[in-house]
Amino acid sequence: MTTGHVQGRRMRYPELESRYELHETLGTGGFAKVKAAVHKLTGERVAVKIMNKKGLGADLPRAFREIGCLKKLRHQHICQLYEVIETPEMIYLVIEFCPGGELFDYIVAKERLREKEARSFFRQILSALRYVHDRGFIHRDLKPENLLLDENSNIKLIDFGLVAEPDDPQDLLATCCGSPAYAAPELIRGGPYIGTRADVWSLGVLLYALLNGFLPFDDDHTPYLYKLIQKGEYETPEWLSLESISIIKKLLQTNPERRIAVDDLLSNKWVMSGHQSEVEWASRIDLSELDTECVKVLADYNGYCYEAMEDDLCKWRYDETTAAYLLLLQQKLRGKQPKILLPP
Ligand SMILES: O=C(Nc1ccc2c(c1)CCNCC2)c1ccc(Br)cc1
Repeated sequence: MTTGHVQGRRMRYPELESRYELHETLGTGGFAKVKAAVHKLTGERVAVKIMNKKGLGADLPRAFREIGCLKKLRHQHICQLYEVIETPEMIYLVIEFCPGGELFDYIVAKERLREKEARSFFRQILSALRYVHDRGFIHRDLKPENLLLDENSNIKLIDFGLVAEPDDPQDLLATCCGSPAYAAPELIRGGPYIGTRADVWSLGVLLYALLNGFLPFDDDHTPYLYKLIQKGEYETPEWLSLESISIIKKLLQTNPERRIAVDDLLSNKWVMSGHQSEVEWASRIDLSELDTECVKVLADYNGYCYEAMEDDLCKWRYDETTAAYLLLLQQKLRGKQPKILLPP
């Protein structure tokens, strides 16, 4: 158990603050608080999701589900997990920082997006979702609050706390969860539903929100909101193009059997408009090959021989060594010389 003080103040989260400098709170969710932080060893910015096990209560399995899922996902449009720190009382997830903030705030600031920009975001979200489904997961909580923007305004998907890991995504039978306004009618009805198709409905609500700046189905009285979703009727403002109306119709299809499938979305006419190729969903991040320069910097700092450092990193423990490696790699991918700031 490490105790100590930072700038004369007792550390609230000693196991975290020994290696990360905590900064502003970025968000507080139901059972977690997310703070901006700086990795002391590399100076790289991160986000830390701070969870108190007692506070999680019955939601504790959600936290472990999210960790298990994040460890299996490595994709250019999914927020990268760097490290998991667990103590008897707390769980800390150290995750990729997204300087652009939430897509939700971006839409609000712009009122609504032009078709071209909405399409660019939609293609990136589709890429992330198709990858998540390919890895055998269902997200189940797609909404602008769970889509962040990196320093190049690229999409990063977060919050896998509601993820489902069915054997076969096509036959997922699960209970309903997630945010009502984005929930598919079959999910609200309860009973069996196919997770991938419910995610497609949420994509439709998302695209509608991107193009209009408001939700297709919205009411403060949840039972009435559910009625609206079951009916599946929504406004089509005059600024929507015929092609936009057409794809929204395919996505917000109340009958999941008739709803467009993810694989048909990849080459859909609206999605392809102005683009030469289909949406590429394969991961562009190959972590199986370690970056020799970053391994060397880390080996030298730790006083390990190269091979011993490589062996340790290949275990992908998502401990402080994994975090140091991934953040050195991030420095390099951002065009900086990977280096460690602290004395060995
Ligand atoms: O970077 C994150 N969030 C974030 C939210 C808002 C803003 C930022 C980051 C950038 C800092 N200025 C305020 C805007 C972030 C990253 C991972 C996770 Br999980 C949760 C949140």
